[in-house]
Amino acid sequence: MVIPLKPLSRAKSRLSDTAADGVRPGLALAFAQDTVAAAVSCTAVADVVVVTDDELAARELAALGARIVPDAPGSGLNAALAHGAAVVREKRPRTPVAALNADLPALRPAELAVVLGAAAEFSRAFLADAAQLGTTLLAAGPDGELRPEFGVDSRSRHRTSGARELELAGVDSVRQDVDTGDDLRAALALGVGPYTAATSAGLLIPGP
Ligand SMILES: Nc1nc2c(ncn2[C@@H]2O[C@H](COP(=O)(O)OP(=O)(O)OP(=O)(O)O)[C@@H](O)[C@H]2O)c(=O)[nH]1
Ligand SMILES: C=C(OP(=O)(O)O)C(=O)O
Repeated sequence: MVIPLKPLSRAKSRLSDTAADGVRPGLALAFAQDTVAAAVSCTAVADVVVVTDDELAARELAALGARIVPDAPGSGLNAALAHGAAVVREKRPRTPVAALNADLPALRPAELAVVLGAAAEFSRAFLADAAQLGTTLLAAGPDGELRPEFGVDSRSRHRTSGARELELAGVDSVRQDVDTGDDLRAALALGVGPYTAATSAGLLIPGP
């Protein structure tokens, strides 16, 4: 499992309606901690690699069992994911590999296992996010390459690139990434992990 994380100081700019500048880095870290803790606990995941140059995040996520890989020389999310996948396959050349967003604070290990089990039927497969526009998980089988195309409207790009979209019900915790205040409210309603619960306590989340 490859999880990308950019420097916390630059993270979660779309949460500015909910969390002040001084709060967002801690929230982004908490989301990542809950995401990594759930991925490490998932029986279908052998190895969690976090690609990041952020020293605090590296320390905290390594303490949860993740292996830390410095960011790729090239810039951007997809370069980071491809780099992380290459590092994973240096040790296990034909292992299935998956990319997972670092902002899934409600992630359940059992639901992640269901998604990975479904993805194993295809050489390359992905799960759309709750908004049905983006992607939260992209997986490649033993003979497949990730070829990540994360970013705006990535659901359609991953589909166009030939990856199979996983049509799964009952895996909301793997779909609910947190970019905005509405996303955070939805994740809290699902039930978030302890790091996000502690860090988001007392936040006034705008909206209904
Ligand atoms: N390692 C690494 N991770 C990245 C990079 N760019 C984005 N990410 C991560 O990829 C995921 C999606 O990134 P973004 O949506 O661009 O950033 P974000 O912090 O989630 O939110 P915004 O600032 O609101 O866009 C997050 O987990 C980011 O931390 C990068 O260049 N390197
Ligand atoms: C990068 C993605 O997620 P987000 O920007 O919403 O975090 C994506 O959906 O491809």
